Amino acid sequence: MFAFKPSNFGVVKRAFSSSAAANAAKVAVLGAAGGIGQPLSLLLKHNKLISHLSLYDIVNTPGVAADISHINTASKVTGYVPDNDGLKLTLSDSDIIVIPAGVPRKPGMTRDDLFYTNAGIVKELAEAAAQYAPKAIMAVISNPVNSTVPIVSEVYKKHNIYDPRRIIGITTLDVVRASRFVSELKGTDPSNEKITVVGGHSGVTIIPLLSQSGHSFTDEELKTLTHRIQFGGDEVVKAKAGTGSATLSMAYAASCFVDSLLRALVKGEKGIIEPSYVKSNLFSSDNIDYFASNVELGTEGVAKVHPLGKLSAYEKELLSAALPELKKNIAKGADFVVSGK
Ligand SMILES: NC(=O)C1=CN([C@@H]2O[C@H](COP(=O)(O)OP(=O)(O)OC[C@H]3O[C@@H](n4cnc5c(N)ncnc54)[C@H](O)[C@@H]3O)[C@@H](O)[C@H]2O)C=CC1
Ligand SMILES: O=C([O-])CC(=O)C(=O)O
Repeated sequence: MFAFKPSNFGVVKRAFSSSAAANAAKVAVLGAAGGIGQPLSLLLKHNKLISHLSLYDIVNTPGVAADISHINTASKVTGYVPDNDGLKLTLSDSDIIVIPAGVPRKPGMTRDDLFYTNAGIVKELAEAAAQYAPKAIMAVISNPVNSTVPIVSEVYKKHNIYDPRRIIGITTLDVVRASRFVSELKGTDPSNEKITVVGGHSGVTIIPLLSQSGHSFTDEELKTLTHRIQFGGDEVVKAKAGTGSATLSMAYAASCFVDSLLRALVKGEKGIIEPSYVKSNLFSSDNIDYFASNVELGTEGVAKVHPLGKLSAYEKELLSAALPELKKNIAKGADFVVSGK
């Protein structure tokens, strides 16, 4: 996932849930007219493993779709708003659904401050996905990811279509940032840096495993790098000064993630690993049901959740700080659907 390489080579056939050609997939983007949605859709138009790019937003989608559809790659592009069964048409026959719908942060806010606005949006979109594309793999970008992934899971449980392999929170931006920041410090090529980032996607729940990077760092470097990776999002929110949060780097990260998912799904490639936030048994003894770690992708979404490997004493401390916060975030998301709180 470290370098964006649009796939353009021979593909194997597989049975698809979609009516799309068997060697390419229908990908739906919900929130496609937004700051992330537009550049993400642009990057996905370049992906030859996509046969149909299906765009949805509450506003402006027909214009975004018309614009992107002029790009000379083979995929079909459609764009809908809520009128005239827009969401149903967007979702039907989708193989992958990506959700960047929702409000972004302003300076001074945490991702959890977005909860009550974005929880409702994600729940509504998950209800529609459960109805119109129950077999699609759902990839969630909307924050707070630590809570929105449990929201999708609880909605799917209510609809009796829950399959934990098919619900994934995209944490790729943390990995992209980690590899870039390490490469800046070490003077290396960031596309060769493989930094695993585990935990969740907010502040102290973001745990970079720098001890597994193959580099050595001073204590000072470790602290500074870890803090920058944990709070990289805040750096962008501050620089954008009230106009939003990371959009372009997130679109890049999500397009890398979707490309990996497509290679596993469409081409049946084995051994593709993306750190992502999924249902996980790694900390079930602490009553924590979701955790980001290295995840092997397969034809059904999550093929295997990898363990964390050996942690340094510093990383164990980071983990202790992350777990209680993560537990709170997960319960908040699940409760929102289960008890309507
Ligand atoms: N997972 C991650 O690493 C990251 C997540 N994010 C999150 O992504 C989300 C989107 O960020 P931006 O694109 O910057 O925001 P934005 O405000 O520019 O775009 C959001 C889009 O969602 C649309 N929308 C709102 N309600 C909708 C609904 N019910 N159905 C469909 N579309 C709807 C809006 O019309 C808008 O076009 C935010 O929650 C942000 O915090 C941002 C960066 C990184
Ligand atoms: O910081 C934010 O609110 C957006 C985000 O998740 C990120 O950039 O990692």
